[in-house]
Amino acid sequence: MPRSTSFTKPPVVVTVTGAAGTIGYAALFRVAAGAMLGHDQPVILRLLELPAAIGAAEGIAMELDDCALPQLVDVQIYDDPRAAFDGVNHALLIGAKPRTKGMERADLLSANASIFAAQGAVLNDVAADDVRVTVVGNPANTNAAIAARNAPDIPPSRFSALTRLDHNRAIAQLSARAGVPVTAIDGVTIWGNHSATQYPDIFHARVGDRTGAQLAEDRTWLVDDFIPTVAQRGSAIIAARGASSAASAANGTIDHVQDWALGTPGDSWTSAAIVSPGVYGVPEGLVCSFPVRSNGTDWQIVEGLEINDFSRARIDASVAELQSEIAAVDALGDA
Ligand SMILES: NC(=O)c1ccc[n+]([C@@H]2O[C@H](COP(=O)([O-])OP(=O)(O)OC[C@H]3O[C@@H](n4cnc5c(N)ncnc54)[C@H](O)[C@@H]3O)[C@@H](O)[C@H]2O)c1
Ligand SMILES: O=C(O)C[C@H](O)C(=O)O
Repeated sequence: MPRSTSFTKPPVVVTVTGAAGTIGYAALFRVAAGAMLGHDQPVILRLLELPAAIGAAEGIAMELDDCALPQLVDVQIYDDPRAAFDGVNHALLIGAKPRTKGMERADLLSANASIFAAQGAVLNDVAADDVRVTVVGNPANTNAAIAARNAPDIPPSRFSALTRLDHNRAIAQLSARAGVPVTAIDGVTIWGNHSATQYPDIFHARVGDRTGAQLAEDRTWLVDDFIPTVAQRGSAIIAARGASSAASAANGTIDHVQDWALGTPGDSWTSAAIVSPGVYGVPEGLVCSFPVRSNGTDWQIVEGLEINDFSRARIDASVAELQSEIAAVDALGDA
């Protein structure tokens, strides 16, 4: 139900697809409470779901009401993407099938590609001029590429896919390894695909009073422990909880949009999958994870990082996988 409160800033429209799913449920309350766009930013939440999940979405809307959140202007529920995306400023594309044990994320391509093709086309028609799209549904990079290519009137730079969860996982692992707080770590990069081929690069990192390059001198730890732990964390979570990550994925989504919309602090950078302009040897048009900063409007790739042979081989392998996913989409024909 719309609130009668008067608000100091114009509200921002945030549409969450798959709103009644596990990530949606973990994200909505924090978005509504101001964790994503700021505690002074009024928000209209649009919940897009499949018809079968509209009842669940209505229950979530009741719970959102019951939080009496000061900046939540309204909660609106849709099963029609055209209505849900009309005038949207931030589209969080979460709704898609998750993988289960034994699957790779790319196995979801045929199930999920058509969702992102259709939603990209609708966003193209009805979204706000300043729309920013964050794709979470897997395989996230390629789904973002599909959405972008079905939205020819929206600049490709407005599409991104979530690798912030991987970035946060890398920081947590480094913190445990080096015995320093997460706040003492920066300069980490996730390169490539949100998949087992992703490359968490610590060669430019600061880890407390050490450098990532110093930690990387222990190649056994780097190759056999750190990189596979980060890259295969999603599988480890599925094996442990019987379902894919949800609260940490919601948290990564909120961190990603917060940095995009409010800017990355100081000189620090984060990781996001964005449409490649053809830098760092990544072919133009692929949605690839890079080191990025935001000025509050656009992502900018951190330029000039030296890429050593160890990193080059791993980035190239992940880029090759992204190319094969796009080839698979082309073969599907409907995306
Ligand atoms: N990029 C990442 O870091 C990351 C992390 C975790 C999960 N994921 C992915 O996010 C996706 C969602 O995961 P989940 O655990 O919330 O799944 P879930 O099955 O719990 O929820 C998905 C929801 O999406 C809805 N949905 C499906 N198709 C839709 C459509 N066309 N329009 C609107 N809603 C639709 C379903 O009804 C369901 O409620 C999965 O693809 C999962 O693999 C990505
Ligand atoms: O691994 C998955 O399938 C879910 C998600 O992408 C994750 O990284 O946890």
